Amino acid sequence: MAESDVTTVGSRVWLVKGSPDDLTPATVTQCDGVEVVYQTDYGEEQRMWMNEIDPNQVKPMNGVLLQGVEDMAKMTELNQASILCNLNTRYQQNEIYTYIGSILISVNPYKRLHDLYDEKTLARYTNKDLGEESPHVFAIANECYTCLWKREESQCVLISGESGAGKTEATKFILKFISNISRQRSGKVEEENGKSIEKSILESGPVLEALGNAKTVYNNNSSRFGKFVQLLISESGQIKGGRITDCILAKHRVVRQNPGERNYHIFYQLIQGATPEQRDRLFLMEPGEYHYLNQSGCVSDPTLNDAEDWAALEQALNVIGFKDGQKQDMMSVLSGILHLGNVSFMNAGGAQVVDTDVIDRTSQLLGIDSERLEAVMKERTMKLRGENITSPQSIDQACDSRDSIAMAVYSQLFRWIISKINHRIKGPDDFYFIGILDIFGFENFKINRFEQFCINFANEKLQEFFNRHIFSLEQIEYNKEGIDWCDVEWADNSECLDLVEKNLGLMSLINEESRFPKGTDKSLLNKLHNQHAKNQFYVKPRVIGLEFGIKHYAGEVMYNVTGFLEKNRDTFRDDLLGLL
Ligand SMILES: Nc1ncnc2c1ncn2[C@@H]1O[C@H](COP(=O)(O)OP(=O)(O)OP(=O)(O)O)[C@@H](O)[C@H]1O
Repeated sequence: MAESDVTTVGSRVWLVKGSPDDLTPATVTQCDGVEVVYQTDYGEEQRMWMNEIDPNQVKPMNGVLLQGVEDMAKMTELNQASILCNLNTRYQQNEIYTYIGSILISVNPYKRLHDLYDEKTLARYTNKDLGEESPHVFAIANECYTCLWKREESQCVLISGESGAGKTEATKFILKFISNISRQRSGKVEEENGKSIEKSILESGPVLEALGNAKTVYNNNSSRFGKFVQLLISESGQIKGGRITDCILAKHRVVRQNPGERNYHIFYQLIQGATPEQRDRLFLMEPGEYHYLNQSGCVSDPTLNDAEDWAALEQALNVIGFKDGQKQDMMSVLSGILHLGNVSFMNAGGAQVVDTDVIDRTSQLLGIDSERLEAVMKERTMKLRGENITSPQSIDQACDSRDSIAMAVYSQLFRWIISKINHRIKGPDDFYFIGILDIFGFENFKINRFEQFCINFANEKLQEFFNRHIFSLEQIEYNKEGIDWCDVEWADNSECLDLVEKNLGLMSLINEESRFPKGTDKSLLNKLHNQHAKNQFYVKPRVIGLEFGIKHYAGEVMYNVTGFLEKNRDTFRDDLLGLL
C-alpha cells in the first residue's frame, strides 16, 4: 500500500492532540473537498475544514504501520501510539504475536485461533532461528531450548502482564512445545520412563489450577499464586524431570471472596464431581450451603464445567501417581475445610459453638480431636511466667481463629500436593534447566486490598528484574565489549520498590503495626501517610479516608487499608496448626 495522505478516504493518519507525542490513530472516512471526517480507532469522530488542516495536527501514517510490523524493533517511529497501533493492526489480522527484538508481545484473542497451536505449527517452529518464522510463543520456547547448548547455561522465560492477559495459557504452550521436542529426541530405551515424567509435568497443570486458580472479576481462571516451573533437560535434549516452586498462595480467598468471585475451583469441582458414596462419606452439601462458598453470591460460571474439570483433575492425579487413599485424604481435608467454615459461635461468657455436630463432622473429616479443635477456637492460651493462662475469646476472635485454621490447612494441603508432584517428577540435576515463571498479573480493582498490594508488589519486583536484564545489564555488556551505543532512556522503578520494601518502607511499617497489640488499620494508615506523604511514588489522597496509593510502573493504584493488619498477621499464623 502506498504512503497515505491525510484527505483521501481510507487513508490512515495520526491525529495529534496536545503534545507531539500524544497521537491517536484514525482513518479518513469522508471528504467532500471542503470538509474531512476522521474516525479514530477508539470510536471518536473528528471533522476538519480542508483548508484548515495543520500538518502538525494531522500526519500521514508511515506505510509499514498500515500492514503491521512483525518486529517492532525495526520500526523507525517507536512510541506508545505506534506500538499500540501496530499491535491493533496485527490483532485485526488475527496475528496475536509480535516481537520487539527478542521479546514476544502477546495480545489475548479470547477465542481459539484456528491451527495456531496444532502439530503442523509445532513442527514449523522446531529447530528454527528466532525471526525465521512469524512471531509465536513456540518460537520463544524453541529459542530457549536451543540456547541451552548455544549459551551453555540454563534458560528462563519470564511471562508478565496484567491479570487475564494470557500468562498461564502461554506457560502451557511453552510446556507443550518443549515436551514435543523432547519426545522427538527420545531414544527407544528411555522412551517409556521419560514419557511418564513428561506426562506428569503436563498433568500437574490441571491439579495446580484446581487448587490455586479461581474466578475473579478479571479472569474466570485467575492464578492466585505464583509458580516457577523448571524442566530438567538431559544433554541429549530430553525432559528428564522437573521441579515446581510455588509462591504466595492467596490464602484469604479460602474464607472470603469479593462479590462476583469464587473460592478456589477445587471446592466446586469436588461438590459437582463426587460420586453419591463420596458425597455421603464427605457429608457434602450444595455450594450455597457453605459459608466459605456463599458469601460472594457467585457459586458457578457459565464458562466453567466443574463436574468435567473434576474428572480431568482425578485423571491428572492418577497420572501423577496419587494413590486412592491419598486422593480420599485430599477430599476429606477439602470437605473438612468447608464444614469448618460452617462452625458458628454465640456469646455465653465468651464464644461458644452453636452446633457441635458441625464440629464433630469437621474433626472427623480433618482427622483431629473435636475437643481440641473447639478449644483452639473458643479460647486463647498465653504463657505467663512459665504457666499456661487460658481466657475465653469473643465471637469475632473465635471466627478469626476458625478462618486462620481453614487457611493454614488449605495452604498445607497445597504444599503437600506440590511436594508429591515434585517427588514424582524429580530428575537428575546434571545438565541445564528451562524455567518458566508465571505469577498472578497486575491488578487494579475499584477497591484494592492487601491481596492486590502483595500481587502488585510481586509484579513490580518482576518489572525491576526485567528492566535490569533488558536495559542495565545489556548496557554494561555493551560497554564491556566496547560497542558504541547511545543511552536508552527507560522508566526505572527502583524508587517505587524502595518505597515498598526498604527500611521504614510500606512493608516494614505494615509488619511493625501488625506486631503492635493496639495497632489498627487506621493507625497504620496514619503512619504510612506521616512517613511517606512526600515520596513521589506515594499517593496521599486529598480527602483522608481509608486509602493510600502507589504509583506503580503499570499505573497508579489506590489501596484500601481495611483488613491489612489482619491479613498480614494471617501470613504468620500457620503456627496455629501446631496447636492441633
Ligand atoms: N493464546 C490464547 N488463545 C486463546 N485464548 C486465550 C489465549 N490466552 C489466553 N486466553 C484466554 O484468556 C483467559 C485468561 O488467560 P490466562 O488465565 O492465561 O491469564 P493470566 O494472564 O494467567 O491471568 P492471571 O494473572 O489472572 O492468572 C484464558 O482462560 C483463555 O480463555
